[in-house]
Amino acid sequence: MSALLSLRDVWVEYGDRIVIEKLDLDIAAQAFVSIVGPSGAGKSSFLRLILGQEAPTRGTVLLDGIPLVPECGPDRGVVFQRYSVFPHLSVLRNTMFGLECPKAPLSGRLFGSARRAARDEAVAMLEAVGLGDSLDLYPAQMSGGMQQRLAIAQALVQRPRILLLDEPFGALDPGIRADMHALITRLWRDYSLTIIMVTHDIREAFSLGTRVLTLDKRRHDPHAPHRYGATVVYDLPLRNRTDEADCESDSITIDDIGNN
Ligand SMILES: Nc1ncnc2c1ncn2[C@@H]1O[C@H](COP(=O)(O)OP(=O)(O)OP(=O)(O)O)[C@@H](O)[C@H]1O
Repeated sequence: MSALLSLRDVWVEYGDRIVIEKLDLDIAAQAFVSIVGPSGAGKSSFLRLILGQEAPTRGTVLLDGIPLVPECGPDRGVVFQRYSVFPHLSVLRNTMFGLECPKAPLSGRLFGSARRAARDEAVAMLEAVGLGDSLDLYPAQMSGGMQQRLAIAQALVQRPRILLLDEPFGALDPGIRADMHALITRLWRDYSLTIIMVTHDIREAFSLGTRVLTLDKRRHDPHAPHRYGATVVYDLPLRNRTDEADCESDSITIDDIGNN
């Protein structure tokens, strides 16, 4: 299967601080890639590269074989751990905003049939994430789990091909997290998404991902901690969820890892 995303010899540097070095990676369409690694390894920087918020200082990021433009596009959506919804807008308006803004960049509002179509799309997406009964609520009236459902609806209503998740469930209680895991798995399948998720929770990484990548430094210089950057040090394809995703002949399961 050809890669949806390819990174070729990608480096991210801030002055003389090397954060990511020599990253070569292919990600297949409809993969669910979990990214783990120590704090400060460059996981969020990696997501910003894919999102187009940041350009690599060296190397190339390709989407469908074409160099990625250094700006956010509708083909990529993102959900952060917190603060990605607008507090002054209702659930429905938060979700419609993602549709209205690109079409009416000055006013942020559509009118007539275009507005009705945007409303219908937003309502359908809110029903898909389980917020069909909460259209008129404001974020302050909602639990953390509901706010993350809204953030997911906001990202998905623009029908991105790639959904980037940066610790999306990190602030949620365990029971709510389990509900969100079921939700994101269903949405991944229903919308044929390619998901790239950063998480500190190893169990979450393995239970959701079709592939787990560990970002870390291969080399350390104790006298110059920023001299070397992180790269992919482990790349584990998982067999347990690959029916719908990127099958790899040499894939392994969590059980395989436990036995090694
Ligand atoms: N704009 C910037 N200027 C300088 N350094 C930066 C900038 N953005 C990130 N960094 C540095 O890059 C390194 C990687 O940061 P990043 O947030 O990507 O790591 P992370 O793996 O996501 O960390 P965490 O798990 O703690 O969220 C950190 O040392 C950070 O201080």
